[in-house]
Amino acid sequence: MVHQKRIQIRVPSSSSNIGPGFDVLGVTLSLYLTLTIDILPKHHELSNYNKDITLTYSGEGSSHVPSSIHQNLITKTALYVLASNDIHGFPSPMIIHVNNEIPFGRGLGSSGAAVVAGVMLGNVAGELGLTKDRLLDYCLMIERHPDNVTAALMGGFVASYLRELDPKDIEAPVIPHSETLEREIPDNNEDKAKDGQEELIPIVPKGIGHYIRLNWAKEIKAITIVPQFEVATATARDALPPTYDRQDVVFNLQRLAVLTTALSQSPPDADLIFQAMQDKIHQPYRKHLIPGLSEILSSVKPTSHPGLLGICLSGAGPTILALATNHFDKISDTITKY
Ligand SMILES: Nc1ncnc2c1ncn2[C@@H]1O[C@H](COP(=O)(O)OP(=O)(O)O)[C@@H](O)[C@H]1O
Ligand SMILES: N[C@@H](CCOP(=O)(O)O)C(=O)O
Repeated sequence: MVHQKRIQIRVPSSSSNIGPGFDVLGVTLSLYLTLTIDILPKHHELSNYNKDITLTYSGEGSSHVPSSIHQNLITKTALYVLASNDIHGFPSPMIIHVNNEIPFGRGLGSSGAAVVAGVMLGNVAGELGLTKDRLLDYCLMIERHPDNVTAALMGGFVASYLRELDPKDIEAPVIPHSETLEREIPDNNEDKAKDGQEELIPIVPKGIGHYIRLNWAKEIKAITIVPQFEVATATARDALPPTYDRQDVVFNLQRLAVLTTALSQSPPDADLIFQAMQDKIHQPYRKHLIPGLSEILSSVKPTSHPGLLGICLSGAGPTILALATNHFDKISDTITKY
């Protein structure tokens, strides 16, 4: 009898920022990235597979996602976690099947979910036994804004920050930053190490990420209106200014503090939430990337759309997130028409 170990990893999509909470707030949504991993016994006859590591895809992105384990964001993240723990490759033979429901480049945390799935894959493949907090450290070495990875890893509605790091810990070229996707993790790091010319993998600092789970009132549902075009998060981050006026920062801080509690209260107060979801830190600078965004944000309101609580860009866009208690179809129909 052939023994094999099958492991499943399921990671949710997320909507980050939620108005004023740029790089702070994230909430999980019900689209999932699922990995099914079969670690086969060494003697198993690989008649159907021509490589020791097989990576297959179905769902979103399957036609164009990189199939090389050194280029694919999930597997190169896992290889980074393994290499950081002195394990230079996956146990083989191994089959990794990815089923992805999260559309790419829409502001629904596809890359955050891929990073979380990759870190979890590295953890199980290397039998590392890392705690969730330690998994978060690895995620944050790769995706430096904590909002979507923390929500995807911890689940629910989450506020997070990361502690300031020494540049030497975060600038090593071997770290597979999710927003510079072209880099590969060298697979021969061990040989290079013997020759004394390796890219050294810095020890991942402990306790990078800090988070708190927030309450979310049961009446509040999330509607996402997902355009058919992509906006890469890297492009949307490049559109942001390097510095801000104090009044804009204060505008967001005031609303963020109110919003985290306003979203926990039953029944939700539409007027309070709508005002508290206004933002001056990221949406104004991303409007040119998302046709119709300005009009949607200025004209779809609780007064014109009963049931609506608030509206904002989901993550870096272009998806629009509307929070509402009822009349979901009417609200989404209006936004779709812009
Ligand atoms: N399931 C996945 N498998 C491999 N790569 C992925 C996956 N999901 C996302 N990515 C990578 O992340 C990119 C999208 O990341 P990003 O621009 O941050 O958008 P998003 O808002 O969807 O996170 C994709 O183009 C792809 O390169
Ligand atoms: N805070 C980040 C969130 C990016 O989320 P994504 O879902 O678009 O990857 C940002 O706004 O840049």
